Amino acid sequence: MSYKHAKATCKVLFFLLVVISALFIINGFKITEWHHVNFISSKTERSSSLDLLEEAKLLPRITYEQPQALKPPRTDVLTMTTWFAPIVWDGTYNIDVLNAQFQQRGVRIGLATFAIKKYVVFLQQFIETAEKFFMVGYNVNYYVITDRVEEVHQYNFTLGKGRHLTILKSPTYKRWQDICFSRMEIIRNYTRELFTNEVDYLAVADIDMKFSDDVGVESLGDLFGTIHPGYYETQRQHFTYERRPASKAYIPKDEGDFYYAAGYFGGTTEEIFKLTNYCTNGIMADKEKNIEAVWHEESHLNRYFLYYKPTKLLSPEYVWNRPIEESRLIRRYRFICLPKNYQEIRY
Ligand SMILES: CC(=O)N[C@H]1[C@@H](OP(=O)(O)OP(=O)(O)OC[C@H]2O[C@@H](n3ccc(=O)[nH]c3=O)[C@H](O)[C@@H]2O)O[C@H](CO)[C@H](O)[C@@H]1O
Ligand SMILES: [Mn+2]
Repeated sequence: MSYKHAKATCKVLFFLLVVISALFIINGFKITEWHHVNFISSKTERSSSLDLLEEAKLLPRITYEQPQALKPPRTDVLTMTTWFAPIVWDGTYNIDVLNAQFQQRGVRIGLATFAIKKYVVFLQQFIETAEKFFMVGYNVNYYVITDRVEEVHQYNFTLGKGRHLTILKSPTYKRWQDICFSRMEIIRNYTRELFTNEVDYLAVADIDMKFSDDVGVESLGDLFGTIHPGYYETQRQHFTYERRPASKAYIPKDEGDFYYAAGYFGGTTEEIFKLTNYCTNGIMADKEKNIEAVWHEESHLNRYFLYYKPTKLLSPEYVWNRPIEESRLIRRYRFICLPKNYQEIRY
């Protein structure tokens, strides 16, 4: 082989080597990349199909009307506050969708009420109607706080599956006003000692009421309050807030969103602790100065909700105390105040 020949062959061989190496590098990367992708996709495919199977067992398929971005379901009432808390009215939510969400979480719900002195007479109807309408299908703990423990033990309640009733002792009080005020402190203490361990959400309700339509998980939220049935059309300066600056419940005339009813409010146990602790401190500070807020613990509750806004509001469907024919906006009467003879029952 001539020198010239050998040089040419070397050049060709070198060229081939470069091409083969280049191909190898490119391909090599491709192969590793492909392996990589394939590995991930087969793993996620496997786990996601397992998840889907698991989910399918838990979640029955539900079909429902598609929400329309340009068609609000209700235009006759306010359904959202300026701080983006929904206001619950009939027709604004789909209970099947909500139930599917809440049932997955296995929530436990507490309902606390006070039956002090003569108010024990309301207990039977309160529990019986709650069994029909309050959080049906969920784990519910009723907490009856009473000074008449023995008497309440005599009652015989038939409770549904997953529903329990606990009787808790309270002191007795001379004045009915002191009963209203002390509800905040008692709820605070039991929240810390008991409710936090037993339930996720706690609702606090008046007992001189009856449930007459569904109160379900649509009403639950981190912190919820009810718009008082007497004031949903009222200008803020006419709300019956506490107006004396010396009181811890004071709200000036140019402030306030809504007037909230103390007859039904609630939230997570953490939020309820904060709320009741704030109100208790306000009530105690007022007591030192010999001041009683005009609507007792309700005034302090309103002050709290002004500065620590609720994350969900309930329409007056959730506390109704007026003649039923009075409002065309109210389509459902879920929790109704019973008529009572104040003179007779409070003493
Ligand atoms: C529907 C609603 O928002 N009601 C509020 C309203 O009046 P109400 O006239 O509805 O107050 P009320 O007499 O029902 O008292 C509030 C609750 O305290 C308990 N209790 C009261 C007295 C008594 O002797 N024994 C007893 O157990 C009982 O659970 C009762 O439901 O204003 C009260 C304060 O003035 C409370 O803020 C109530 O929550
Ligand atoms: Mn009441």
